[in-house]
Amino acid sequence: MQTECIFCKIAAKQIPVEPIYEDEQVIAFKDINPAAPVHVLLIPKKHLEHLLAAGPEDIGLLGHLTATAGLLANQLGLAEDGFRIVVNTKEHGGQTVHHLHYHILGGRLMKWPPG
Ligand SMILES: CCNS(=O)(=O)OC[C@H]1O[C@@H](n2cnc3c(N)ncnc32)[C@H](O)[C@@H]1O
Repeated sequence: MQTECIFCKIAAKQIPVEPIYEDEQVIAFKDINPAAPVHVLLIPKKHLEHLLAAGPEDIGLLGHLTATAGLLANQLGLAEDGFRIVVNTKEHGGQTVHHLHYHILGGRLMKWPPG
């Protein structure tokens, strides 16, 4: 755990969030500043600064994150119309919270290319 990491604090229940899903490895919660009618964040409880910080030992975790994101999108009612999964990485990727997280966005038509 990184003591100054806001998402580590959420995973450690030091900051309250509306839990959407939780298991031993990951936790999902509503984004505080939603960019779509449905905007949920899915994070590993393990602190990984971003996707590139994941090592060979994290392949199972990354697979679990991806599979769980799909299951959550389905549970959130996004399967029929579709949804977007976003992993912003470092400055050019617009990452502002430096703890790996998957954005699950839906409930409206997503534009392309993203901004
Ligand atoms: C610009 C994208 N930057 S980001 O890809 O790094 O996404 C960070 C996301 O975390 C969200 N966020 C920050 N703090 C909290 C919090 N305490 N609870 C829930 N969501 C949070 C922001 O609204 C943002 O969408």
